[in-house]
Amino acid sequence: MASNMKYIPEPKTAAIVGCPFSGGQPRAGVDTGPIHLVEAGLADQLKGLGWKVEFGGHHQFEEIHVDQDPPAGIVKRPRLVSQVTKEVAQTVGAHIKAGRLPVTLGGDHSLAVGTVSGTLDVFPDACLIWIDAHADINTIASTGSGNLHGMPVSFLLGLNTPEEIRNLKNPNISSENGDDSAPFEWVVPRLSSDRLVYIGLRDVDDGEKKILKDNNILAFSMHHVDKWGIAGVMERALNHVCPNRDRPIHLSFDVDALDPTVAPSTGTPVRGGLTFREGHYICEEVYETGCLVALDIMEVNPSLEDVISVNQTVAVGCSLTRCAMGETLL
Ligand SMILES: NC(=[NH2+])NCCC[C@H](N)C(=O)O
Ligand SMILES: [Mn+2]
Ligand SMILES: [Mn+2]
Repeated sequence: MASNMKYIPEPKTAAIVGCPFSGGQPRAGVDTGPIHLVEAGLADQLKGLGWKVEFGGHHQFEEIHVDQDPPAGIVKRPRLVSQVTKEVAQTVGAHIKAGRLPVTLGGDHSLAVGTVSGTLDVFPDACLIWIDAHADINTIASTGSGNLHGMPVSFLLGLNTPEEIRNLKNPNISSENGDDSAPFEWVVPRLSSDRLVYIGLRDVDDGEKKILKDNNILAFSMHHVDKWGIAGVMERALNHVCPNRDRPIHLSFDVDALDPTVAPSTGTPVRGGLTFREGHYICEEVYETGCLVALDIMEVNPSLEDVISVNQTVAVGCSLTRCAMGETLL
């Protein structure tokens, strides 16, 4: 076993990157997701699987007052989300370089601009497996909500023009230290569309459907999970992005991919999602490749629904993480 765990650090070492951040969407509470996941004992659970776990407390992101961060057209909080994700990219990249597997706990899914950028800084050939009810690939031009948690993939792929990005900067607001850059100008769009695969989609905007088609991006909706089963979907997904099982894998898991009966406490639930076992199977299969280099668990919102639902959602966030990091049933 150990020998085919190509990218798993030896000794197995992980770093929990707690990101209490909600600026990529409108609902309060998702910023407390990481706090609940850690309080549920995630670090000890991973230690129980033989991992050394580093956790130095949750990220403290510097606030930008809303007055200093007005919408750019329809796009909301561009400065804040850019600044936070830039910081996260540096943190995630540094952990990977130091031989640790970063487990980033969200927070909303805009954070993935940072986590995936951090991974690609170190492993430019990495592939991205995105588990979600949503494609989160809206561009500056296509977004209907202006919420950046629905847009991270467009920045990673470079689907926004330099001019569109430039226009995210508010000319009336001078950035600190003479920094003239526009929000997200720091992102190097290193992801290529053939190294990205989606699983679990069922709420994709019309503009996003066109983007997926135009860029030839492989996506498995819940229809495909029904048709081929989760094992058939995972095999096809891995064969596409990691055909020889030798490319680094970044797994970004939005808990709203799961059915709302399985993970109720999340900001944009959509019925008809993955079952408990389907979600965990995905994580187990990724671990088995030995190629996992970074993991995101996103969109746990402990302020939504009742206590039982919150505990259930937090517990699922922990068990998905464990399965992605080697827990098996036998
Ligand atoms: N990470 C998420 N939960 N994203 C939901 C995105 C919903 C919608 N497509 C939007 O762009 O606003
Ligand atoms: Mn989602
Ligand atoms: Mn998402």
